[in-house]
Amino acid sequence: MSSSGLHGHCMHIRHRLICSLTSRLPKTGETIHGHKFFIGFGGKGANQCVQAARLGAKAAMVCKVGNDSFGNNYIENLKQNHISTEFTYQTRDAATGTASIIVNNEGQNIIVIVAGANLLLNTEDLKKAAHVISRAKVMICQLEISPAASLEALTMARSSGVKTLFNPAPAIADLDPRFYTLSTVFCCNESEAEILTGHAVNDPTTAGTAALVLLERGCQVVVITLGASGCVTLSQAEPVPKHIPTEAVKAVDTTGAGDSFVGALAFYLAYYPSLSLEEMLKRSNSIAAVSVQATGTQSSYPYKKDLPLALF
Ligand SMILES: Nc1ncnc2c1ncn2[C@@H]1O[C@H](COP(=O)(O)OP(=O)(O)OP(=O)(O)O)[C@@H](O)[C@H]1O
Ligand SMILES: [K+]
Repeated sequence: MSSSGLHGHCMHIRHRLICSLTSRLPKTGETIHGHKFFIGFGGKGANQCVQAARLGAKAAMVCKVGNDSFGNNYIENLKQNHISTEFTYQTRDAATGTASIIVNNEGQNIIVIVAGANLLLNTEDLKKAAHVISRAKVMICQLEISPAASLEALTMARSSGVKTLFNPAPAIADLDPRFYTLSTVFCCNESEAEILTGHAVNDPTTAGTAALVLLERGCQVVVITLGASGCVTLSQAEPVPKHIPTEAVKAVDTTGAGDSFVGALAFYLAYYPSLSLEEMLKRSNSIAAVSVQATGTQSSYPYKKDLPLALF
């Protein structure tokens, strides 16, 4: 894991992040003054979609937000990134998913996540989006909506021959076994791999061991990201773990690196399907390495025009 405190947790939130910085955390019943307040965009699905779109992918976001100002801004942000919001539903039955966070000067935090509208994405919504899912080159799924909805979307995609990129985050220990068999590519970070396999993962060797356990559960390809050490991969075709290192960069804020990586990998799977898996992962490493050199999540994601031509 490459980040801690506020940043580590910001990645596990849904759609909007509401953050106050204070010198210390308040006690029960206490009111204190903070010195900074900001509202950010998330969660993982949107971040990954934004990264893929900035590389040039034609992308659509299938999700549900509230019929509130957070939901409206969320949709506006997707539009600004040239992402289709035709299937970004708004509901009156719940608020847009949020994470309210208080962080003190030591980086300690208190976080309340309200999944809200995320959990209302249902079968009917997916049916309406069926034609865009079945015509996609790649569909990415995470665990920020109900597992049943994710499984249904993955099943729809696979039955239409669409490649699936599944990011089991935030991780749950007793993941439904169908998530493995429905994943063309199963991509997680060290802590997620640890939760899913029960094996400690902290370097390429231990990642290789965990990746093999995940592969045996039925995915075609497993990728475990290792922060500054790049990633490890193996596949049914080549079941021997391969370490794909990345270039050393001066990291200023690793928040959102995992989502940048997943978004980039989806882009290569969709638009450069004839590249070797190793080459796709090398390039995804390079793009995520750009993201760690700037602060924030989506604000740190590079655009195609700012990247070396060799990546395209
Ligand atoms: N310090 C770093 N230097 C270069 N590349 C990095 C660094 N940290 C992360 N990366 C790139 O980002 C990818 C994903 O990082 P990581 O494994 O930390 O994901 P993560 O834990 O999901 O990240 P986060 O939760 O911070 O978004 C790595 O595989 C690597 O390509
Ligand atoms: K960043």
